[in-house]
Formats: sequence, C-alpha cells, structure tokens
Amino acid sequence: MFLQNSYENRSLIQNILRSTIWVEIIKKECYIASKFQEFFKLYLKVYSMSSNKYLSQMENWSKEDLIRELQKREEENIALKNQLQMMKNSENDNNTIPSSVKELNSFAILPKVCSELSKEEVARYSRQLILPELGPSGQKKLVAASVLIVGCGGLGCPSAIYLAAAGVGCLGLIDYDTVEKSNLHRQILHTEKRIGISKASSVGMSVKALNSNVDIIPFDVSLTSETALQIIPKFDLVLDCTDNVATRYLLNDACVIANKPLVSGSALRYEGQLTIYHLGGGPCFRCIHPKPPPPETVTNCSDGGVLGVVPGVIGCLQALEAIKVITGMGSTLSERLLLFDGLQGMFRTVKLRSRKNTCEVCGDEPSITQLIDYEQFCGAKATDKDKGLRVLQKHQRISVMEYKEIVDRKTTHILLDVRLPVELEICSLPNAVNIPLKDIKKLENITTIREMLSSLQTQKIYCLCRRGNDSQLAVSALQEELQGDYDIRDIVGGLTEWSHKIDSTIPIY
Ligand SMILES: Nc1ncnc2c1ncn2[C@@H]1O[C@H](COP(=O)(O)OP(=O)(O)OP(=O)(O)O)[C@@H](O)[C@H]1O
Ligand SMILES: [Zn+2]
Repeated sequence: MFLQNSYENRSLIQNILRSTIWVEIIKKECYIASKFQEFFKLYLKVYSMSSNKYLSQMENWSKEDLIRELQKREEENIALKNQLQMMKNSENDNNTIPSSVKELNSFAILPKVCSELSKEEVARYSRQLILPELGPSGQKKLVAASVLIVGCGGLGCPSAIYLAAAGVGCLGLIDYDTVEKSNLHRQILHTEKRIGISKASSVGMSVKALNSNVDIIPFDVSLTSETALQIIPKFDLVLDCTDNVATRYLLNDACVIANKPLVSGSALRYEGQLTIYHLGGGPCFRCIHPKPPPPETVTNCSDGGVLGVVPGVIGCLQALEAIKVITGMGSTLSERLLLFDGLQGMFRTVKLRSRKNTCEVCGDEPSITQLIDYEQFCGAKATDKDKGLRVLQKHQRISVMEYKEIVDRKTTHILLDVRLPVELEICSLPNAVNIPLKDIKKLENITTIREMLSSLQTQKIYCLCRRGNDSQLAVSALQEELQGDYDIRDIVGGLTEWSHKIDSTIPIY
C-alpha cells in the first residue's frame, strides 16, 4: 500500500515522522531538562518506536489528512520548544516563578509585616511615596497585602503588572488556559515565545521581571465551586478578570462567604465596566443581578470582538481600585458603576442600588451559605470557549464532509452565510449568500430567499457561520418564517470545522 502512495504523500509522512519525533524528544527533554547525556539514547528509542507505529497508521491517509497532521505536529512542536526554552531560561534566572500550585490545601502566603521600608523600597517607590494620601504608611500596607487575580487575560494582564509595579507584596494568579496567538493583541504580558504555556505562569514571569520583590503564586486551575474556597480566603482582596457569567456568580458568592471585597471588571468591543462588590456594607453582584441573563444574550470577546486598549483601561482601573481598598485612600467604586465608552472617549459613573437585605447570599438571612453548581444555575459553561449550542435535531444538520459532497456533486442549493459582513471579509466559501443572523427574519430578506429558491428551483438551504452556533439559530428562524416543504440545515462546526477537515487554507479566527 505504501508504495502506491504518491511521492508527495510520502514526503509528507516523512515530515510528520520527523515532527513527531521532535515532539517526543522535546517532551522528554523538558522532563530531563539538564541531563543531556540521556538525550541520544532516547532519540534512538523514540525514533524506532515512532517510525513503526506511525508508518503503519498513515499509509492509507489522504494528502489533506497528512497536511493536517503535519500542521498539528508543528504547532505542538512550537509550544513545546517554547516550554523547553522557558525551562532553560529559568535555570539561569534568579527570579524563577514557583511552579504552579496543584495541592490547593497546602499552599501558604508568607505573611509580610512591613514595619519599615527598606532603602531599596524607598528608592523604588519614591515617586508614589511622596503622594501625601499614600505616603510610607500606604506603601507599607501595599507591601503587606495579597491580591488574587482570577483570569490572566485582557483584564488580568494590566491589573497584575500595575499592582506588581506599585509594590503589592503577593499576587495569586489563576487561569486554567494557555497562551494563544489571538490573545496577544490585548493580553500584553504574554509573548510570542510563550504561546502554548500556562497563562498564569506567563503573567508570573512578566511580573517577576518587573518587580522581583513580589511573591507570585500561580494556579493553573479553573476556579470552581470545589477550588474557590480553598484559595480565596488566603488573600486580602480579589479581582474578577474573567469572561463568563458562571464564574462571576461563583466569585461573588465565594467572596461574600469568605468576606473579601471583589473588584469586578469587564470589557467588550469598545466598552468597559467596573465596580466593587461586597465592600464596607455595599451590594454584592447578586444584589444587582439576582438572576443570570439568558445564555443566548451573553456575548464574549471571541464572538463580539474587543479592541485591546479597552480591557487595558479597565484592568488598570481595577488595579487602582485595589490600591485604594488596600491603602484606604480616596473613595472606591462600591455602590457605583463606572462605564467607559472607548469610541466616544467618555467615562460615566452611575449609582448602584445599596445592599439588598433579602439578597440570597449577602442578605440578612442568606439562603446560599455554600457554593452551588454555577454552570447549572446560569445554564452556561464557566468558559467562553465554545458555547456548543444544540438546538437542532440530527436530521436538520449536515457535517462539513457531507456538505463538501453536495458541492462536489454540484447539487443545486443556497449556501447562506449568517455571519456579519466584516467576517466575510476575513474568509468565506464561494457562492455564499450573506444575510447576518440578526437580519434573517426581516421581510425583505425572507422575500429574497423565497425568490432565490424559486429561481434556482431548489428546496435546499444550508446555513453556515463561524463555529456552528448561529447557523442553528438561523435554521430555526428560517423554518418559522418560510413555512414550507424546505430542506433547511446547518453545517455542523461552521467554517472552523471546514478549515480543520476540508480546507486548511481557510483562516480560523
Ligand atoms: N473559572 C475560571 N477559572 C480560571 N480562569 C478563568 C475562569 N473563567 C475564565 N478564566 C480565564 O479568564 C481569562 C479571561 O480573559 P479574556 O477574556 O481576555 O481571554 P480569553 O478567554 O483567552 O479570550 P478569547 O475569548 O479571545 O479566547 C481567560 O484567560 C480565561 O481562561
Ligand atoms: Zn448581595
């Protein structure tokens, strides 16, 4: 069989093998980082194992499959090389980041009682020390303080770096995710070389490089109902730098139960918001939002987009609020919500309601005294990754492979791309008709679709979007509006799946 493969496929297989071997080697090399005498023995062993295993598996693969496999290996290689480089760098670096905390029961924050600022501290913080409201006494409070930053993304990066710069003694950094290329436009503490490594460690490294006096405690874990109360009580104050509703409720309830103030920020497109919950008798998040919003009304950065500067602004302001809470300077945003409109260049502050004595968690007789299942409560995952909507039956959906066959057989149909026009400028399939989901029920669009169906003499409409969520909603909407014997389906996984399985030249965004 192998002999029947084209020359091209064979050379692809060779490349995949080479790449696979490197993945294995680098993994091992990471493990034995400094024991290079074992390196060559390992190389030979891995080489012979990998060749036999992979050759027999890949003999019958198509060229497309081989290209995809190669890309996967190469990406894995880059991430691993970055990790290895990081390990080698840290061997020569005095400011190494402690490895991330896995045993949540056992970590401790070393108490920093700062009775006197050192000469070095006076020199480093001199420009803020001479502010009368802060002064040496405020600086000592900062040095003795510990702040937990939940989420090391667009908001977490600026808040972490400013708190470290200001001399906060200990920063806890939580994020379960790893650095991706699409993070770099706004998550400014990560670097190209750190793609693939833990976000919490990456932020830790940047923070340490700026101020080695700060103790860093990274947690490569998801904050959940199981982990939250093992971590939060050990810190003085918490920053919510996350991006999903379930985590917002979890953080709120955990901070009320642990009696910690919560500095909460959010940013989307060109706008941001900021407030402080559960501080000095002020309201908590549940006092303001007793019920979660319907999941389908929540937009995140990866769907709605965000200009990087906007979380930059809000993250900096979160750091400022934290500094005020710790030092007692000025007046905080408790019971007030700050709204930032980046496009108009406007800040506004609105008054929030005061604490509700009937609040389920911070009220006089709370019914929530321990953490609950927040994904169930919100009807949404505690991540903004893929909403994975499922509103259609199996017979109303087709896979990208099935759609490819329809295209190859030249079966007459309408391909309806329901993304925004700006997204079609990024990438699109040939002959797609664009009607954004939000406009799909408009009379003129329904009329256009009816006319196209009748002029093409077809009953078939295939709806396409970026990841296969909006396309399902489009199918439901069209079924309601068209009311006829039509074959309307959605293409599962959308253009992202098309890129993975059919045409890897389509960019994933
Ligand atoms: N429950 C949680 N525990 C730990 N980290 C969380 C939790 N919920 C969200 N996060 C983290 O909060 C961060 C939010 O940052 P942001 O929205 O800027 O990043 P993102 O999710 O990487 O962005 P994108 O939507 O572009 O993929 C993410 O890094 C995410 O992993
Ligand atoms: Zn409340």
